[in-house]
Parts: sequence; C-alpha cells; structure tokens
Amino acid sequence: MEEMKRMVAKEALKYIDDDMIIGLGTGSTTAYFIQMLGKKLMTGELEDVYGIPTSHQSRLLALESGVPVVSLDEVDAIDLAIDGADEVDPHLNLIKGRGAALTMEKIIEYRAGTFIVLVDESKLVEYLGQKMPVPIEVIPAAWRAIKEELEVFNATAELRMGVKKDGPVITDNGNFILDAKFEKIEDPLDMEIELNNIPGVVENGIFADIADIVLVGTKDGVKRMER
Ligand SMILES: O=C[C@H](O)[C@H](O)[C@H](O)COP(=O)(O)O
Repeated sequence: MEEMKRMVAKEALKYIDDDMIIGLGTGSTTAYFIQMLGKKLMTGELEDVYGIPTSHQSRLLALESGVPVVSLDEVDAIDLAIDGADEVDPHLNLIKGRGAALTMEKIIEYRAGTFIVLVDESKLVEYLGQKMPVPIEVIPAAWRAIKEELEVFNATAELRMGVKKDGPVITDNGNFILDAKFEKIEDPLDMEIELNNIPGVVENGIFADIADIVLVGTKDGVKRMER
C-alpha cells in the first residue's frame, strides 16, 4: 500500500513545472508528494514553485520539506492541486475528509486550474458511499440538530471523536465533524448541494465534478483516469 502511494506521488511530480502555484492536499498519500517536491526544489530540478497548504498538516510538512508556502489571498491563480481521496467513483466524483481537512481542501481544489487526485486501487468504488461515510464539517452548536436532520437522507451520522484527545475532533477551523453513512449516493452533485444547504453545515466531503485526473496506484503500475 505504501509503495502504491509512493508510486502515484512520484508520477504526480511529472505534472509540476517551474513557476507554478500548487495546492497541497492533506493525508498520507499527498505527504509523499510534498516530501518529493521538497527534494526537487532543494536540488534545483524545480524552481520557484510555491505551495498553498490545505491544513496545518500540509503546511508543517511543506515547511519541513523545503516547499515555500503562500496563502490563497496572496495569489491570483492556482495552477494545479494535488490531493488524496477516500473514495473515487467511475465519474471521478470523490469522498474526502478522513483527515478532517475537507473544507480547506475544497476551497483550494475547486479553484485550481487542474486538480489531480492520488489514490491506491482500494479507493475505487462503483458508487460513492459504498465503503466510506461522508465527513461533514459543522458548527459545533448545530451538531445534534444536523445529525437528526440527516435522517431525511437515510444517513446515520456519528460525531467524530478525538484520538489522543478527549472529546470530539476539532477541525483546523474550530468546528466538529459528523461522519454520515449513506446507503448509496445516487446523485453526488445533488447530495453535495443538499448537504451544504443545511444551516450549520460548513462544508461536506463530497467532491462532485471537481477532479480532472485520478492517478491510481495498482500492482501493475500507475493507471490514469481522466474526466
Ligand atoms: O481530510 C483529509 C483528506 O481528504 C485526505 O486527502 C483523504 O482522507 C485521503 O487521505 P490518505 O491519502 O491518507 O488516504
């Protein structure tokens, strides 16, 4: 599994040129990419590449790896964004947010000229919701009401609890995460919009129609899916 992640991260480097602004995703797969990008910048193989982090995790890792970072309000455009995903359907719709970074990820990736997703083949599903719940970032005061309102969509939601921290997970934006298990998400774009219409929902982990390219690590090498 780790080898597949490394393989797709290496492949993603081929899309990077000098003078690019790159959205830096969150998670274990993107972490390999950030470290490899740092090496290319250190050796001078790449020059003047700046990263826009999507979380504290990717910001700290970028700084540690030698990738200079800028924020969204300092740039006119984002050339490319690279990130992992928890599920990918055949139309390149995604579920993201296992690492609770979905809101900033969507803010950056929605605005990137090209959004490239890095996964291993275990993330490919026939339909969204097949294996994973949809993470939903919510304003803390509204979590219980939203949990109940999600029943309209036949979803069962759990408040995500911290590991090495008592009580709920607090996102980089100071909010809670509800993990909502759906039976089957028939129309990802429609569900993404519906969920964001619930007052108190900050953002949800369905990324419909955003990914341009998915690089899949398989036992037989990297496969490329394109929309
Ligand atoms: O909030 C976290 C993100 O959406 C991650 O990009 C996603 O969970 C994939 O992470 P990993 O590459 O560790 O499987």
